[in-house]
Amino acid sequence: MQPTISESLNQKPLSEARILVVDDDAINQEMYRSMLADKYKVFYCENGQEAVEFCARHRPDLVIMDVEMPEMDGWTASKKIREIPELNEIPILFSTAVDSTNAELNCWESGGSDFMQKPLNRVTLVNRVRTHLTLKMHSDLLKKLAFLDGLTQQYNRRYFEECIPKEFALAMRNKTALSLLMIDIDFFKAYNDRYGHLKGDDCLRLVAKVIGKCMSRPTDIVARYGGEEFVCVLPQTDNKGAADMSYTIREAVLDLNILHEDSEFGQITVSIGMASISGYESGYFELLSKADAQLYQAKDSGRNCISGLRLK
Ligand SMILES: Nc1nc2c(ncn2[C@@H]2O[C@H](COP(=O)(O)OP(=O)(O)OP(=O)(O)O)[C@@H](O)[C@H]2O)c(=O)[nH]1
Repeated sequence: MQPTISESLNQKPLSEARILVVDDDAINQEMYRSMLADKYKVFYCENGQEAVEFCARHRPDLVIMDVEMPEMDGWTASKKIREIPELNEIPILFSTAVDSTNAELNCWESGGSDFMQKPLNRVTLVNRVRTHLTLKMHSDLLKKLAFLDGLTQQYNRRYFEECIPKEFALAMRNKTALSLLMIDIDFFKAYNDRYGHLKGDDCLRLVAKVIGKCMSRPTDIVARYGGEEFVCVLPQTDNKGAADMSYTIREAVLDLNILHEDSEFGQITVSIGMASISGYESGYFELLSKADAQLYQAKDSGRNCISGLRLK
């Protein structure tokens, strides 16, 4: 059977959607659990500050937000989430017992996507959640289609260029780690020359797919940067984490066992250059050029290897 568009783009099914419930009341949390946990992956935070941090780190598909909470209320949290461009498209569904026109207005003005009055009606909650998640999944899919590389079905360079400045700004603002991997297939010209461009295209597809499979976090991104070169954006990943990812990718490509008789390794391999934010970069382009320089280093060191691990 032919895979659907969603399947071929590795779009996750609705049951894999991740919902963040922000509510300090244990009874309310239990109520959400009973209504939603059998259908989706549900996570909980008890105040606005925790919610902003959770969103920056895990990018849920929907936030259900209470208003009155200790430390930071839901309106403030919603505004903070909306200030971060990467989190702009997460729907925020307010759910509050505060019953006034002003309170309702605040929910909309702070960036809420929808509003529900407590006590909640089970049927309404379940249907509203499903509607918002379906819309979110569709918009993710459309975005993926617009930013997709036709050959490999991974993101294209335009997508990378859209996302890297935002990820860099987010990492600088939150003082979190960020790493880039530049991955290049070794002796690929010789592969095309010996086996032909169609086989070359097949090889690119297989390598792209296996790199995509190695990306374990929802925030990780792989894009085709050009010809036989890929770039991975790894938010909240330090240099050591980037090295782990690089070794996993290198091994996974070796495990493909694609015969390449004109390579000294006898099979398709990749070289990887890594760069991680050190705090001194003035812009994402510095990180990119460091990763690129490390890729050259890996090529110079004999290929089928990784360069860019910092010693401390
Ligand atoms: N089949 C196929 N080949 C491509 C595609 N895009 C780029 N290439 C080829 O990839 C090859 C890249 O060659 P080079 O840049 O010399 O790199 P290389 O042969 O891998 O050498 P090293 O990177 O130094 O190991 C060129 O022959 C391109 O034509 C594509 O979409 N399909």
